[in-house]
Amino acid sequence: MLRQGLLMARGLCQLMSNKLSDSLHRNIMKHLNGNTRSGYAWTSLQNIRAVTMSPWPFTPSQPRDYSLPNASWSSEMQRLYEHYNNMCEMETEGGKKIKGAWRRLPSYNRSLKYATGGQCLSKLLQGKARIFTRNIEEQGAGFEYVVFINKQEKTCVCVFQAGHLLEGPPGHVHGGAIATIIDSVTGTHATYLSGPVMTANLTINYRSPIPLGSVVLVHSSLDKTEGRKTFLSCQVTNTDGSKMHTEATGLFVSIGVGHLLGL
Ligand SMILES: CCCCCCCCCCCCCC(=O)SCCNC(=O)CCNC(=O)[C@H](O)C(C)(C)COP(=O)(O)OP(=O)(O)OC[C@H]1O[C@@H](n2cnc3c(N)ncnc32)[C@H](O)[C@@H]1OP(=O)(O)O
Repeated sequence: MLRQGLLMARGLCQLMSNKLSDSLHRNIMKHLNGNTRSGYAWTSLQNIRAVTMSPWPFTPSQPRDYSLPNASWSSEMQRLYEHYNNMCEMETEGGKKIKGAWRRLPSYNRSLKYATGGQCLSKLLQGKARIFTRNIEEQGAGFEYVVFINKQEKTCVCVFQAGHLLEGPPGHVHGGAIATIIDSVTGTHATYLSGPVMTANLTINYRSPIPLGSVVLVHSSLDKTEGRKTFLSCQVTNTDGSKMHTEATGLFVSIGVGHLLGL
C-alpha cells in the first residue's frame, strides 16, 4: 500500500512543472513519518523530489540538496529536522505564505556552481573541486547536517550527525572534524549575514567528547560586525542542551571575488 501511495505521489509530482513546493514536500514527509525507519521510504521520497526538480525526469538539471533527510538519519536527527522545519516559512498549496522565523538553507556539493552568477566562476576556480563535507559517497559515513537560520534573531542552528569515518579518539569524533563542522556552520552563517567571507580566526575549546554516530546541535550567533569583520560565537551541545561539547568564536572577513582569484 505504501508502495502504491508513493507511486501515485510520484506520478502526481511528475505532472507538476519544475519543482516540488516545500509545503508539499513537508506533507509527503508527514505522510511517510510512520515509515521513517524504512530506508525504502526515504529513498523513494528522495527520488520523488529529484524527479520533480526538472520537467523532464531523466535529465535532472538541479543538484542534489544534501541537507534533506536520507536513510542514514537516526530518528533523533530526523526529529530535530522536523522540529526546525516546522518553524520555517511555508507556502500553502494555494500559494499563500505562512510566516515562520526559521529558514532551512539548502546545501550542495559545490555552492559556487549553483549560486546566482557563480557558474562561470566555478569553472575558473578548479572546476572539479567539491566541498569536502558534502563529498563522501556513502550516506551517513561522514558529515550529515542541515542548517537553519533564524532571520529575526540572526542566529543559526545546525543539526549534525557524525558518521563512522570521522573517528578521532576511539568511538569519538575527531577534533578536526568538529572544527570543520564549526567552520562550515559559522562560515555559512557569516556568509548569510555579510556576503562572501573567509575565516580569519577560529578559536575552539573542546569541553567534552562527542560520541561517534550521535546527533548534536551546533548553535551560531552574531556577536558584532565592524566594517568588513563579522564576529560569531558557536556552541556545540547535545540535543537537549544539557551537555556542552565545544565552544568557539570566529572572525570572518568580507572579501571580493578578486581575493579568490589571487588578484
Ligand atoms: C547562504 C549562504 C551559503 C554559503 C555556503 C557556503 C558554504 C561553505 C562554508 C564553508 C566555510 C569555510 C570557510 C573557510 O574555511 S575559509 C578558509 C580558511 N581561511 C583562509 O584561508 C583565509 C586566509 N586569510 C586571508 O585570505 C586573509 O588574511 C583575510 C581575507 C582573512 C583578510 O585579508 P584582507 O587582506 O582581505 O584583510 P586585512 O588583512 O586588511 O584585514 C581586514 C581586517 O581584519 C583583521 N584581521 C584579519 N585577519 C585577522 C586575524 N587572523 N585575526 C584578527 N583580525 C584579523 C585585520 O586586522 C583588519 O582589521 P581592521 O584593521 O580593518 O580593523
